[in-house]
Amino acid sequence: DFDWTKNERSSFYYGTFPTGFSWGAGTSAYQTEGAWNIDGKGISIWDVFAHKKGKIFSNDTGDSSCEGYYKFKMDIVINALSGEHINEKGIKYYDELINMLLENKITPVVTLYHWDLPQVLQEKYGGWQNVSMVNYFNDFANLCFERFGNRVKYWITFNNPWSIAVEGFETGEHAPGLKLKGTGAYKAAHHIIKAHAKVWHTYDVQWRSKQKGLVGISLTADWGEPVDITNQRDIEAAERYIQFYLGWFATPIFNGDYPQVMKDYIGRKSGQQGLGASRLPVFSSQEKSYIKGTCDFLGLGHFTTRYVTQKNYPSGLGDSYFTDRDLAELVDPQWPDPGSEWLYSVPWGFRRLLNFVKTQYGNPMIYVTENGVSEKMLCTDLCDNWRMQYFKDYINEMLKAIKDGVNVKGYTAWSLLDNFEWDEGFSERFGLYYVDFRNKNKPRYPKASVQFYKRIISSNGFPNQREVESWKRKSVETCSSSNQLLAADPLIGHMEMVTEIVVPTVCTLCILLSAVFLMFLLRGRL
Ligand SMILES: CCCCCCCCCCCCC/C=C/[C@@H](O)[C@H](CO[C@@H]1O[C@H](CO)[C@@H](O)[C@H](O)[C@H]1O)NC(=O)CCCCCCCCCCCCCCCCC
Repeated sequence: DFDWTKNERSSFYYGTFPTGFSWGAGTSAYQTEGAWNIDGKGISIWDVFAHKKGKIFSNDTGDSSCEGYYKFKMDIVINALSGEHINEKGIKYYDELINMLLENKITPVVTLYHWDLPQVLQEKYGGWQNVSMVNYFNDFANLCFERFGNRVKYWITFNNPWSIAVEGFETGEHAPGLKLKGTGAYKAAHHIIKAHAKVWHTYDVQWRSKQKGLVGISLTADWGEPVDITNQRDIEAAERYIQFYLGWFATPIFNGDYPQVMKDYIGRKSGQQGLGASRLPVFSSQEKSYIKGTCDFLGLGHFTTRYVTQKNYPSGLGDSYFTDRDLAELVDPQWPDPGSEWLYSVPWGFRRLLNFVKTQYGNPMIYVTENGVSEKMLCTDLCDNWRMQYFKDYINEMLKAIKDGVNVKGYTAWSLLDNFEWDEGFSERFGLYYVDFRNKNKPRYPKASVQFYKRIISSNGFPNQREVESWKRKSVETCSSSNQLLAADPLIGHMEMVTEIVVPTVCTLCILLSAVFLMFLLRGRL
C-alpha cells in the first residue's frame, strides 16, 4: 500500500541530499568501447548477434560504437567536469581506465557482466542455460578482484539480469537471440543467481579482509501500479508484476528463495500443461542458505512505470514468462514518451519502487545504477528539455524516498554518452553527451542536461525554488553554442575528407606525373 505517496505526486520537494551522497554517470563495455576485434579481444555473443542481418535496427553494430577503447581518457576528462587465456592488453586498458578515474577523483564502480558473454562459452555450453557458467564467471571475477581489487572497492556482479534472461532467452531480441519460451529465462536466471552468490562468497572469503570492498548486484525494475487501487485483483496483479521483475532476483538474494507468488503461479501452470515439475527451477535448502544475504548493496536500475490489471491467460496458449504472470500492462497516454517505445516518464513510480525495496528486503543500502531517458535518432537538438525535466523529477522523487527512510547512497545517470542501444542500434540516444556517429572520430557534444545535472550535483539536490527554476534557462544558454558546433560537423567531416583523402591522392598523382615527366625528359636526352 503506497497510496500515501500520492499526496506529494505533483508537488516538488526542495531540499538537499545527505552529506557524502554519490553522483555519477554510467557506461557499459559493449555499448561504448568499439574495438571489437582489436588487441586480441575475444568475440562475445553481442558481436555475433549484431553481425547477423536483421537483428538490430538499421543493422548497426557495436564494432566501433563511441570508440571508447581509444577515447576513454577524453571521456574521463568530460566526466570529471561533473577465457582461456588472459588478454594482457585488455587488462592494461582497464588498468589505465581505473587509474585515470582515480586520478580524477572519480570512484570506479565496476560491473563484471553487462551482457557480453564470450561467444565460445555460448557455443560450447549454451551460455547461461548451462550451470557450468557459474564456475567460469567465478574464475573471471576472481581474476578481476586479483588484478583490480586494490583500487576498485565497489563491484557489481550482473547488470539487469532480467534483460539477460527475458530478452536473451524468452523474446530472443537480445543476444544470444534464443526463444526458449517459458523455460529459458527461468533457467538462465537460476544460473545467474547462483553465479552471483558464488562470486560474493569468493570475495568474502578470499579478498574482503585485504581489499575492504563491497559486492552487490544491479537489478532493474519498473514500478507496477494497480489500475484500480480499490480492486483486490488489480492490487495482486501489480504485486505479481513487481515480484516477477525485481523479486525474481532480489527475493532469493535477500530472503533465500524465489517469491512465493512465482512458485505458485508457474507451478500451477506447469501442472495444467501436464508437466511433472514446475518450469521454475528449485533451489536446494543448502543453496538457499548459500544464496541468502549475498548482497553488500543493491544496485537499482529504474526507467519507467506501468499500470497493471488482472488478466487470465489459459494454459492452452503455450508456455511463456509473460503469460505466467496473468496480468496486462497499460500506460497512460498522457505520460511523456520522448524516445524509446517502452519508456514513459512517471517520476512518482520511482519513489514507490524505492519504498517497496525498503519494506521487502530490510532497507538495504541502495545505489541507483541506471536512470535516464532517450530521444530518437534524428533529434540533433542538444537543448534537451525533456531530459532535464526527467532528471529533475526522478531525482526529486528519490530525495522524497530518502526522506521516507529509504537508504539510498548514490545515483548514476544513464548514460554518460549516446551509445549502442542494443537491438535499437544507434537510433535511441540516452547520453548526457551527444556522439556524432557519422563522423569517424565520434566527437562528443554536451547536451544542456550536462549543465543541469552538474548544478544538481554541485548543490547536492534542490536548495530552493528561485535557484532551481533558473537552472533550465542557464543550461539551455550553454547548449546553443554546442548546437552550432554540431551543425558545422558535416563541414568538419568534409574538411577531414579533404585532408585525409583528397590531399594524399593529389600528392600521389603529382609524384607519379613528375616521375613520368622525368622519364620522358631523360628518354629524349638519350
Ligand atoms: C502475452 C503478453 C506478451 C507481452 C509481451 C510484451 C513484451 C514486452 C517486452 C518488454 C520490454 C521492456 C524492455 C525494457 C527494458 C529495460 O528495463 C532495460 C533496462 O536496461 C538498461 O537499459 C538501458 C536503456 O535501455 C540500456 O542502455 C542499458 O544497457 C541497460 O542496462 N532496457 C533494455 O533492455 C534495452 C532494450 C529494450 C528494448 C525493448 C524493446 C521492446 C519494445 C516493446 C515495446 C513495448 C511497448 C510498451 C507499451 C506499453 C504496454 C502497454
